[in-house]
Amino acid sequence: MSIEVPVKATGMTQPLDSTAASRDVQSPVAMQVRGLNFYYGTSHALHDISLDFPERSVTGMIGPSGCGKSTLLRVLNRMYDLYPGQRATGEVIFDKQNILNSGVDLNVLRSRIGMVFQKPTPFPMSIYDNIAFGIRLHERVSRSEMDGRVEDALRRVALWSEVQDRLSASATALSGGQQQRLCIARTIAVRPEVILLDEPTSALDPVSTARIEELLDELKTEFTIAIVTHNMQQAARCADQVAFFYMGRLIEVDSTARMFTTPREQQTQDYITGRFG
Ligand SMILES: Nc1ncnc2c1ncn2[C@@H]1O[C@H](COP(=O)(O)OP(=O)(O)OP(=O)(O)O)[C@@H](O)[C@H]1O
Repeated sequence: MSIEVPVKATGMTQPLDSTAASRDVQSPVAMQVRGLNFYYGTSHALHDISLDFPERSVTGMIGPSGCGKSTLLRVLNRMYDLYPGQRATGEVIFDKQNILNSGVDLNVLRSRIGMVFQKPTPFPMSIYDNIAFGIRLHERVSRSEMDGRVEDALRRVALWSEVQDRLSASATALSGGQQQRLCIARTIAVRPEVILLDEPTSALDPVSTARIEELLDELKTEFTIAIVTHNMQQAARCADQVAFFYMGRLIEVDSTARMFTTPREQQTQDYITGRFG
């Protein structure tokens, strides 16, 4: 069976060996989810999820609406803690610690595991302060060092040349694509190890989407990235491994090339060939 989704060039040139051993991901793991269950009050939204996020690579999370992709992402930096009645059991191991344990410093955790949301959410302040704000929360830096950090973050997201002459202008005046790149710059400015992206391009035009996708390819040389996407082509273009979820369960995870050419599960095949979802 072959599925018409253009996978990353690197994937397609690999021989597709379908033995179980060959499916093992070789890179070191930045984050390990083990036996994770999640509840919205009494509603059981995630069932016994176990998933590794290899270091410095992109994990794409796909599946039909309501399957639990965003819920899992929000567990990975304890975002759900902001809402009463939501709870997780199991383990999310990051830097040898289960981050679900009480006693974890959530401000530090969220600086190490940053998050970018579906809609660009710049703070209602200047472009400069959008970047500086997070840095100031965690570090004391001199003005000149801050200037350097702001410039560096904006350069990393290819925004510097577009905004260097108007750093004190309001961030809300930027275009949607620029705002999303600013939000990514804000996230990386505090030097996280992991970046979580929840459908980061769904509100953007194709040109802005392409720029963000190019950016992910560069960012993964330094950061571990998890991206939720509805767009199969995007998963195929950006991800190194893809995890398919259905009704709160992880059905299958594998390298992007194999997920889109030789998935093991019928449900995965049905989803990626557009039979449902
Ligand atoms: N705040 C909430 N309270 C109760 N149930 C919720 C809440 N948020 C999500 N759910 C439920 O949890 C399940 C998983 O939702 P989630 O948003 O994680 O799915 P998703 O795969 O990200 O969907 P989509 O692709 O539409 O964003 C769904 O059944 C949803 O209705």
